[in-house]
Amino acid sequence: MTYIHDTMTKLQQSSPAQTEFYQAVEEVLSSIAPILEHNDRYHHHAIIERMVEPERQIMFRVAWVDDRGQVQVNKGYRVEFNSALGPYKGGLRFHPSVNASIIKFLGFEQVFKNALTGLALGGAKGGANFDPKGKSDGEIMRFCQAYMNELYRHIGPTTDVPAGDIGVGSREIGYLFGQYKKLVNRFDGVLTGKKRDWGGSLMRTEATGYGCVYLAQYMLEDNKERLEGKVCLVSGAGNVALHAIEKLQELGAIPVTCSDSQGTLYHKDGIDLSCVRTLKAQPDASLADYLTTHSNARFIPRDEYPADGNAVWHFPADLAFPCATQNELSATDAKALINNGCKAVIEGANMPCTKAAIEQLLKAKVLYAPGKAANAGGVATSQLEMAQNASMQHWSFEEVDERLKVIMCNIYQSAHNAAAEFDQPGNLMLGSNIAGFRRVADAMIEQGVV
Ligand SMILES: NC(=O)C1=CN([C@@H]2O[C@H](COP(=O)(O)OP(=O)(O)OC[C@H]3O[C@@H](n4cnc5c(N)ncnc54)[C@H](O)[C@@H]3O)[C@@H](O)[C@H]2O)C=CC1
Ligand SMILES: O=C(O)CCC(=O)C(=O)O
Repeated sequence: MTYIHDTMTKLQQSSPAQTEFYQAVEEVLSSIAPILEHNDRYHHHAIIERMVEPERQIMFRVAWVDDRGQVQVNKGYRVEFNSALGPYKGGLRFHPSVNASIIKFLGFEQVFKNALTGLALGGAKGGANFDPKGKSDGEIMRFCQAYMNELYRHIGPTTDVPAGDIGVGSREIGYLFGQYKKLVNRFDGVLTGKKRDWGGSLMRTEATGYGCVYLAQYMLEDNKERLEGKVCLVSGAGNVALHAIEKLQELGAIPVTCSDSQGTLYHKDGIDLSCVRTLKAQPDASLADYLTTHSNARFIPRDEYPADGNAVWHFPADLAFPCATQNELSATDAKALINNGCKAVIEGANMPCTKAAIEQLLKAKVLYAPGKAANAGGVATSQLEMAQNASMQHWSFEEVDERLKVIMCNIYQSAHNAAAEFDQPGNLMLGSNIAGFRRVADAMIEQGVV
């Protein structure tokens, strides 16, 4: 274990104050300890030292003009982490909290997630500390164009293929794509999450939330449980959360919560998804407005959350789906879930559980599916979009959905089998990290010191 300590110490010196990044690295290093012990060639080839250092990090100024004519400046990022398995691939996040640590943790996670899909994808992540909230459509467009004015020179259909993440949906992908096309004068499959008529794949929008529920289904079946009738807590009210709720309802489960940065909505009878969608589509509406049409629901504002906790995890339920953001489920929340009889936590978001929360869940034998496995349906469907772009084809919704189910099943099996191989049956965190790591590490060795 000294190599974990040594690696973390070196990382803290070379990349100071990147707490989320350290958290992601430490989790992977702890999980892969069993293979490092028996495999000297990973040490010989300095695989860990190379893996924790991105191949390339791009940081740039994004200057744009707001509706009042005022020039605004944001910080843009693209971290191209690892290309051992294929072109860099991963989303862009536009959120005021974005910084180098967050983009690096997301990029690092993406490397192993993409490897776990079994597809030919490297790992990257990008974004900006831009807050889309309250911005007009014109401001969003000008920001996206300014961001692409720098990014375009680093990306390409076989080099680096960005997509969406928090704050970046199909509208933003449209503005980014339009500017890319203008700058390079080519219609390339350079971004995924595009609209269907100009190169998008059916199902990409739904894929992360649906994929997460498919993985939950495989995990429950493997443990002699069923999704049908299960009461589910879901956090978030964005792309991943709402599509997870949609699929859960379709498969007979009962999602009873959703949340956003203002607070948590709890409806014991089951969330009325079309009402939530209508509210989220109105810039001035709040999830609290749900109560005007559903008087037996409850809204817990953020300032009434438990200390060190998130109200969304404090209701009785069988399953929990954190689908909002990193570190949104603490040890306090994990204890509440355990005390309320929760049987499984399936991560739709990236790194939503803190390290202490995961320890609590594993100790209490709660089934735990890490984001690397559970939310990989999004990036996997992005690869299906790339395949359609490259072959100039359009597949039907059903065809993409069938492929997604197969990919999610394979991801579950790879993580499950690796966990069993290393005598930790059912530990999908360990299994996902080991299965992802092995593919990347072996490819790096085969490709020499680069
Ligand atoms: N969109 C995709 O295909 C994929 C997304 N993810 C992850 O899923 C999570 C959600 O992403 P999307 O749904 O795409 O984004 P989104 O922008 O559509 O929605 C984000 C949701 O999280 C909530 N949120 C953000 N910060 C919050 C905070 N501090 N407290 C409470 N709620 C907060 C927002 O209110 C919103 O409801 C992120 O962790 C993202 O990295 C992972 C894989 C793929
Ligand atoms: O679709 C993609 O390329 C990226 C999805 C993503 O950002 C993620 O998996 O976290």
